[in-house]
Amino acid sequence: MRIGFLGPAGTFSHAAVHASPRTPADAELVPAGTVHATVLAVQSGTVERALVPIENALEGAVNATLDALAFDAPDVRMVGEEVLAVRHCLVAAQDVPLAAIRTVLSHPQANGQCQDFLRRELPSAAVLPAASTAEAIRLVAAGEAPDPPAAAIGTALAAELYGAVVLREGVEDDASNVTRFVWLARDGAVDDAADAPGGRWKTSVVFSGDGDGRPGWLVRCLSEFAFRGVNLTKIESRPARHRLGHYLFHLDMDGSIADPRVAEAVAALEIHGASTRVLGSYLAA
Ligand SMILES: O=C(O)C(=O)C[C@]1(C(=O)O)C=C[C@@H](O)C=C1
Repeated sequence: MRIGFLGPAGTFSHAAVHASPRTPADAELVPAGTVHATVLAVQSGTVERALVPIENALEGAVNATLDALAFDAPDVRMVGEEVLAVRHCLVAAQDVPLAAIRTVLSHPQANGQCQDFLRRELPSAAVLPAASTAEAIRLVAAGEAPDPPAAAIGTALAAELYGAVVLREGVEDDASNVTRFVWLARDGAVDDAADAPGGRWKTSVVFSGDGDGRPGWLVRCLSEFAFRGVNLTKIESRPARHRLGHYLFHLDMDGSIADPRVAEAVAALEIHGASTRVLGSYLAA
């Protein structure tokens, strides 16, 4: 099985693939340059599965994943979930005092998860975005980061892989930091976990609509879940991308779409004129 992830080697996504019990021992791991490219590799069939970040406890939604799924990957479904503890390291090409560092490079999600540390310890460093944490570490280790001396934020494994030095460990703003990832597959792919007995299931859907001209359209949509006792675990709105003030709503809920209460609540969104897509039902991490 070919499994896509945000590369290069040493990202948190890579660590999550390795940590997942769903990764077969003989899997071929295929790095992609961006989260968008990772999702599209599933859509195009270049890989059979991918594991992508979708939400972080400190920094919130990974918009690249939500938008790629909603706009560019109509045949991709969520088939599983993982939660990974995310411990960030500040690394550099060699041992330098923090006061000398002029630039910090990392994935924007990682920079956001360490913003208190960056404000406190590196107040005058420029914080720049990189395609991933491991790519930031690779660039810093290779002396290719702008305005040196530069540091990067990422995994201890990436520091080791690219020959960088760990200056500080645990620079995330809260030690309980975790990121939630979702397993993706093309619609209709045989899901090995689908027949798993028991376990807690979740369902993710995305819906949008123009409202019905009365106040409270979104409340009426969401009440379909409340009335049926379906517990929503997350709601996220993203721009619908055609007009200001129009949104897509991403919902996560407890229960499988095979549960009639979930299926009926999702189907009832149509009564309110919403167009809805079920992104998948999967065993919760
Ligand atoms: O850059 C990485 O290491 C990734 O795997 C991406 C990512 C993310 O986009 O959320 C994954 C986990 C952490 O939250 C930080 C970065």
